[in-house]
Amino acid sequence: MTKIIDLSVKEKIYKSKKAQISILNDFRLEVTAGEKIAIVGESGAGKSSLLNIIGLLDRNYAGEYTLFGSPTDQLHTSQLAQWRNQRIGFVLQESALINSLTVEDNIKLPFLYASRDKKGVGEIEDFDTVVSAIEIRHILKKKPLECSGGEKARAVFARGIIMKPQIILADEPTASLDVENRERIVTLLFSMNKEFNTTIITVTHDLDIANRHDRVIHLERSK
Ligand SMILES: Nc1ncnc2c1ncn2[C@@H]1O[C@H](COP(=O)(O)OP(=O)(O)OP(=O)(O)O)[C@@H](O)[C@H]1O
Repeated sequence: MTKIIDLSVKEKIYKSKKAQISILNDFRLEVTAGEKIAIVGESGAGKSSLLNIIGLLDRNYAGEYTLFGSPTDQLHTSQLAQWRNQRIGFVLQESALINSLTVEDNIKLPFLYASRDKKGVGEIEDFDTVVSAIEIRHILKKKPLECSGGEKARAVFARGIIMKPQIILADEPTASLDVENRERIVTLLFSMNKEFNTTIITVTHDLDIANRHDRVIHLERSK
């Protein structure tokens, strides 16, 4: 089985004028391709910080990280950008939609970023499949400010998976959704895992959803 993530964090420090906090002390994570992993833990334990590190959004920590077989400290900026757009799908709490664009254009943004190195083969089919699965066709022409919180969450989710990334990092992807839409999102995540062997890493406070993953990792707040 291919090891896709090999992360060893000594510590992640946040400094502010008044205080300094240290999280993820001696934290290790190894993930094989196609695993479904849930991350749970109390507020402030470092779940979102961990996703930022895994997704190469934060490289400012003490530790070592090999992703897709490459030590990440040796990646060039252009490769980092390409991986973040094409190989890693982000559904993060702060993933904002661009208010001046329609939902459709927001979801298609990753295609635009990728156009320099990937022609649009299969883009229309991918877009159509995702839109049908999440049932958001009726909001495609709306702007984000005209959507409900749940509709925006589904649009963010669609944008995160549209490139069929190898890893999906989802931070509370179902938090603002009703039961029906929650189930729709979880079903889609797991069907991508089954069909494309996508590795799924989900931060959630919902133990029912966590337990449907292959492995549940409990993060504890640093003492
Ligand atoms: N940019 C930042 N600057 C300073 N401190 C930060 C920053 N981001 C996070 N922290 C602190 O780091 C700790 C971990 O935060 P993080 O958001 O990773 O936790 P979490 O487990 O995801 O929490 P929650 O479940 O509430 O979303 C918290 O104490 C938080 O206040």
